[in-house]
Amino acid sequence: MSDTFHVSRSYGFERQLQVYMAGLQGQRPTIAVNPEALEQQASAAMTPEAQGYLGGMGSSMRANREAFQRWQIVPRMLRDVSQRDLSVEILGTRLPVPFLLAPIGVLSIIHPEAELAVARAAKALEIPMLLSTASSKNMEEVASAMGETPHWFQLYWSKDFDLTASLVQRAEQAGYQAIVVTLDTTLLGWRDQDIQNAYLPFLLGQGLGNYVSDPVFRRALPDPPEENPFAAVRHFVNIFTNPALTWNDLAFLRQHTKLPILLKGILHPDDARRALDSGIEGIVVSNHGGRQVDGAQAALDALPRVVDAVKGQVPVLFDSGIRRASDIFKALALGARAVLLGRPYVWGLAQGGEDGVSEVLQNFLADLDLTLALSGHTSYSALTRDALVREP
Ligand SMILES: Cc1cc2nc3c(=O)[nH]c(=O)nc-3n(C[C@H](O)[C@H](O)[C@H](O)COP(=O)(O)O)c2cc1C
Ligand SMILES: CCCCC(=O)C(=O)O
Repeated sequence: MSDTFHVSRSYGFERQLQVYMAGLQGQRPTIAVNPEALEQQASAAMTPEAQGYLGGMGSSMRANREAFQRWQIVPRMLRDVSQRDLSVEILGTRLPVPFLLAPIGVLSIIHPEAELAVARAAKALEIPMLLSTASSKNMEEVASAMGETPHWFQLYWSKDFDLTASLVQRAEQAGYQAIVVTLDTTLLGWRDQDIQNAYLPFLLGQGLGNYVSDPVFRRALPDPPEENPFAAVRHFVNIFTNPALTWNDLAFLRQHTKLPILLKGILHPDDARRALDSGIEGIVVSNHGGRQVDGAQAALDALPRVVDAVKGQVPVLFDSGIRRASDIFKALALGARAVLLGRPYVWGLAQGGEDGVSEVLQNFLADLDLTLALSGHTSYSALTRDALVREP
């Protein structure tokens, strides 16, 4: 697939040329290139409530970023980097780039086209997407917008097991290629900003796209959600998470889908070993972007121990704190097979819908290509820890 892939082997250079040539006509990128500037610009385009919801626990988010600063890339010279490959192999398929878009729910609070705008931008660039259960648009619409580009489904395991089964079966039927169960959000964390703003988007009916379109969910309601949205919201709040889950429940999921199952939100190596014992196909090391446990370990600090525990038996993915290409490089060099890109694409969505997401993603691709080449490597799948040094 990498031979025909849209991102050519000189993508970084082409993108630079495109931008500099437009500059000769007096045009400059309207969406900020630098991640801190991008976040600031996006915040100004959001309601204070949406801005608060996109935030997290200051300490855990800071820890995620600081962990990246402790690792540095040591570039290597004179190694013919003219042919470069951004693709990675995972679960028997090749992803054209070493990242997927992270599952981020309720995007209608950011932009009316929500996950559909994201999917269209992703598909045009052949960037895989991992759709949230709590998406505002329903999974069938998003799957058809993604077409042949890889798309996976993130599962919030409901208290209603029939609903859980229905969600995964719909995902399988709609063509999603993997199920990623999020383990770290069986309750919502104590989120200062949302509490202060007294704001939970679900109570306003946002982020229920996959629920109101589900036959099992609808059957449990006294009236159809179109007639009585309040009853739908109330039922959702009662059933959408399940703090009673244990490792034994994973067998239920296996009975209801043929798709590979990955577990998202693992930080402890013993949990990684437990996951292997339960026969799952992959792990996502993540602290949910510092949104769940204040003071949680930085996800990047957890990554090497989990990779060592897993010993290559299943792919380990990573998210939490990725802001630019060098962060992806570091996570892959530390043993992640691929990563999930989170908030940065939402900052693009806030400013320009599909075009805004596309701008951010094109900048990522260019930066990824140039970072690989200039560090003296030709393939993201071949990076190892000796591409890095750790700050003493
Ligand atoms: C607004 C928002 C909503 C999110 N919703 C979900 C979700 O529905 N399901 C899920 O598994 N993770 C969700 N996440 C977590 C992301 O998948 C990912 O783990 C996190 O954004 C990574 O951190 P980063 O954005 O700082 O890189 C959400 C994150 C944000 C910021
Ligand atoms: C049930 C939680 C939905 C969104 C989410 O995961 C988050 O806000 O972090």
